[in-house]
Amino acid sequence: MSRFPKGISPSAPIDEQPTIGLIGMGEMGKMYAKRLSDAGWKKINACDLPSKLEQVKTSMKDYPNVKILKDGHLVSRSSDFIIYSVEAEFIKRVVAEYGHSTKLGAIVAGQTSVKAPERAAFEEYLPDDVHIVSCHSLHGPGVPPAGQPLVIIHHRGPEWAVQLVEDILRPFQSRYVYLSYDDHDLVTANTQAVTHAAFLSMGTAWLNADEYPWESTGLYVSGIEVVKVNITLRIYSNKWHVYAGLAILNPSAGIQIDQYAKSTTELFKLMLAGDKESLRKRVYEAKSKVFKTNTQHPILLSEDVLDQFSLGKKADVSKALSNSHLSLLAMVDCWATLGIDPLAHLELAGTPIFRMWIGVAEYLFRSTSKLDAAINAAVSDVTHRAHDAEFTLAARGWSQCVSFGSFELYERRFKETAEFFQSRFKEAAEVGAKMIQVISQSGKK
Ligand SMILES: NC(=O)C1=CN([C@@H]2O[C@H](COP(=O)(O)OP(=O)(O)OC[C@H]3O[C@@H](n4cnc5c(N)ncnc54)[C@H](OP(=O)(O)O)[C@@H]3O)[C@@H](O)[C@H]2O)C=CC1
Ligand SMILES: O=C(O)C(=O)Cc1ccc(O)cc1
Repeated sequence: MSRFPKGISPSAPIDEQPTIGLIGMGEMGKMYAKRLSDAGWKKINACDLPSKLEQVKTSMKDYPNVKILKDGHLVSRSSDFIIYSVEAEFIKRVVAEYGHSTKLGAIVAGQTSVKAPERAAFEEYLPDDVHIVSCHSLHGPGVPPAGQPLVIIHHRGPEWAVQLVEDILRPFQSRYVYLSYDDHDLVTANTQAVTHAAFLSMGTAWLNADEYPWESTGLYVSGIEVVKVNITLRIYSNKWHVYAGLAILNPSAGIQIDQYAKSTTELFKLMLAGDKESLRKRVYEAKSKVFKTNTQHPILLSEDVLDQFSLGKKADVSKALSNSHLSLLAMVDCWATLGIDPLAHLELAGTPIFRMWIGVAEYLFRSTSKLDAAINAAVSDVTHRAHDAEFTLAARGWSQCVSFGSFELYERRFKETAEFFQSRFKEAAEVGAKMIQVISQSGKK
């Protein structure tokens, strides 16, 4: 039996409220602390590493409902619902350290983006008398959670524990998605792995070309290109370990990132050979598998939506460079080769970035004239060839890096590219936030 009534809300008297514990006060931990506190939950205990005690206290000084404690033992022993928001790479070590201090009968969750290591850590180190109901907000810390998917994983314990977690997180107004630990990793690999590989590769390609192509041409840059630029910058302005964790520690992700590199290389070879017929056949076969009919799903993005995010003057549209859109052709080819139906996951567990990217892919693939223009550009227009070569090399490089399983190598590659874009992050964050807002609404009934 729960000590807390079903449907409890922040308006309950303070001594009847559950105590919420947050271990890890980085981007996500802080976001949760601030939003739960703003919602009116009065008893929130939080910690980061003991060495950061004063720093975290200072950063949370305007949130009196949030008590910053020295370490995870103090948070665990005093909280009814505890969320670990630490690096996936470290979850085992952190739960091994604090898990045995968990209050008897408490509920434990993790925010990690890949759940296999979290599940193993919880099963190994949490006492049998605590419940496991995990969660995962499927969006970055800067995105308002209302309407976004929030995965709830009922792994161990009674039904009331799930109810209490739902009640505590209800002020976020997120959309609950109920998955098992295993299904979570499958679904998030399908939505995030290749998406991130595409943008990481674009960034690396631009770094190696030593160019910000959307600035250097001075020509009209279409909405598709602006989406590419802004999401790339958005990803590189986030923490590297978020992407490393979900790519390296989720086995399904590795398979997909590998196929993405293969698809890119194979399509690029057809481009080099000028083999338009084979390229067209392959692209259209992929289209027929991934975007099966015209009516099955609504078009997510329209010309009007994308035009809001174009750079340069619309009157100059004829001066826009044609583009093979190799990153998009390869993504759809990759999904088709692996038999993944990304649209099936979109409404269930699509992150804002995935929604934008698949929206752009759909925008290109559902229009025969646009798709044919991309195929023509791929074989006949060499303007973009150098970029496509860099992109192909970058996709292979990221796939190799993930297959080596080295966090150190991933961090170096990521940070080197992030550094190149540092001066553009602020502007991209502003445009990106607007894009997410507009595109989140687009195509929803
Ligand atoms: N950022 C995002 O877009 C999203 C992230 N996630 C997931 O949420 C988790 C947290 O990510 P995010 O907040 O972005 O990352 P951050 O790096 O910003 O935060 C993680 C925090 O945990 C701290 N930490 C590490 N070890 C301990 C410990 N023993 N005790 C207390 N604190 C500790 C880290 O300290 P230090 O830096 O010193 O190691 C850091 O401050 C990750 O698993 C990530 O995959 C989920 C959804 C979205
Ligand atoms: O939307 C995306 O794919 C992001 O890049 C933000 C993100 C990163 C990690 C998560 O676990 C959830 C969302």
